[in-house]
Formats: sequence, structure tokens, C-alpha cells
Amino acid sequence: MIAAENIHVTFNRGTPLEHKALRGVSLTLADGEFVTVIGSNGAGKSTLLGAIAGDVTPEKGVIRVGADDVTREKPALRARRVARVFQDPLAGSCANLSIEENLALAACRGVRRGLGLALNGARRARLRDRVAELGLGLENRMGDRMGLLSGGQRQALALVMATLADAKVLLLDEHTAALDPGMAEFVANLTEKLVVEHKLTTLMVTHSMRQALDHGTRTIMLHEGQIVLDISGERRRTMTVDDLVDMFRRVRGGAELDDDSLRIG
Ligand SMILES: Nc1ncnc2c1ncn2[C@@H]1O[C@H](COP(=O)(O)OP(=O)(O)OP(=O)(O)O)[C@@H](O)[C@H]1O
Repeated sequence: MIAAENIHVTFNRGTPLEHKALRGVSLTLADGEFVTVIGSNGAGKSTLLGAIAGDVTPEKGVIRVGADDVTREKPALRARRVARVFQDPLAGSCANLSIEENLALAACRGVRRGLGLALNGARRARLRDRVAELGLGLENRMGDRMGLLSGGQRQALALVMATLADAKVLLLDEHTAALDPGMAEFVANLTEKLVVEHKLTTLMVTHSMRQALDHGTRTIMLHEGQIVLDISGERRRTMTVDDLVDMFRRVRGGAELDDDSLRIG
């Protein structure tokens, strides 16, 4: 279970640039629940993920993972519980290390242990097997530098990396947005599979209305730092992309959708 309780985040507080990015956000996800997150540019989506991951400290409110209040827990420690995949395929891994080394580091996330220990014994075979499951042939390139891979290959590996340690919470910040449509679909489907297999409690930010409805079981919309829509169950199952776009327009007071906050596909 993860819970955000009345989270307030203000950037540049007390300066002319003060900005209230989150204004009393409350959200609870049950164990294994997969929620998609949509919203305008600047609505506070990444800030919410940052607060759950520990990169952003709320000035008010509580973040819980399971029974624990983790609001003030440092991001490095929180990485034991919370894995994150970013939009930029370069962000989640080390370009100069091999695929195998990146995976080994991910498996040790949040644990004080050396890379040497991480790479010994049966662990090597286990990592190779996990990569082989992707069906991308990358198990034959375990010694290749991560920097040689395409964006899609890196995002697929980033998802595998997110499931190697014990983290039960997965935060996805537009992780398919930089990929071509075919690879974006592959990574989105892989996400769904891994979330189910590993029973991950998941928040996935997307600008694709299609993706928002196709994946997970619940969709929330953020607008100006608040949750303005929370749909699940039968209402969501019968909702079309057009319905969701209409709701999005209404929330924005009919404003033209001239930013990249919404993609139909
Ligand atoms: N570190 C920061 N310092 C100052 N302002 C910030 C910081 N991070 C975010 N903001 C501001 O807070 C608001 C919310 O940003 P956030 O990145 O959470 O939005 P978002 O919904 O993820 O938007 P997008 O879809 O464009 O990525 C924005 O106005 C942004 O400019």
C-alpha cells in the first residue's frame, strides 16, 4: 500500500517565484494496484512522483509505504521500497557500464554491497534469464555498454532493473514518451506484465489518453496541483478516449489543448 495524505509542495517558497506545485493531494493505492496519471503540463505529476520517491520533501502531509511513514526518509534509502523509471532512457542506467553491471547494481539497490559480490555465482545466470525473457536478444549482449543500446532497449532493461530488488512500488514518469510508437507499445505491455507478475503498486504518468485507459485499473487526473478526477471500475471500463478527452477539456475550462499534455494515441 502507498498513501499520500494531504501533500503540499511549494517551490521557491517566500520568493517572487513561489509556486504551489501540489495543493493537498491525497491518494491511496492498495497493494498491487496500477494507477495511470494524466494532467496538463505543470499539473504536478512529476512532483507527486518525486514526493513518493523522496526527491521532493513536502512542507505538509505524510507519505506512507505500507505501515511506514517515509515522508522524511532519504531517496537513497527509499530506493529499497520505491523504483522509478524516467522519460529519458539515459536517466535510469549508467551508459559506461555493461548491461550486466547495470543489472547487478540495480539488484543491490538500497543495500550496502560491492559490485564484485553482486556479480558472482548464480546471480549472473539469473540476470541473463531475466533479460532473455524480454525476447529482444539482449541476453547475448550482457557485456555490451548500456550506452550502445537504443532508447527502447534501455527502457525495457530499466523495467527489469526496477523489479530486481525488493521494491514493491513502481513509479513511471512518461517512460514511453521518448520511444517510437512500436517500441512504446512494447514497453507499455512489458510494464503491465511485470506489474502483474511482481505485484507492484504502480503509478504511471502518461500524456497518452489511450495508454491511460488501456493500462492499470484506475486513472487519476491532476490539475494545478490537485486531483480533479479519479475513475475506476465500470465507469472506467466503459470510458472511451473521446470521453476522457472531453473530461480533460472541461477540467481545463475548455482551454485549447495546445501543449503536449494530451495525446489521443
Ligand atoms: N525543482 C523545481 N523548482 C521550481 N519549480 C519547480 C520544480 N519542479 C517543478 N516545478 C514547477 O512545479 C510545477 C509542477 O511541475 P511538475 O514537473 O510536477 O509538472 P508535470 O505535471 O509533471 O508537468 P509535465 O507534464 O510538463 O512534465 C511546474 O510549474 C514546474 O515548473
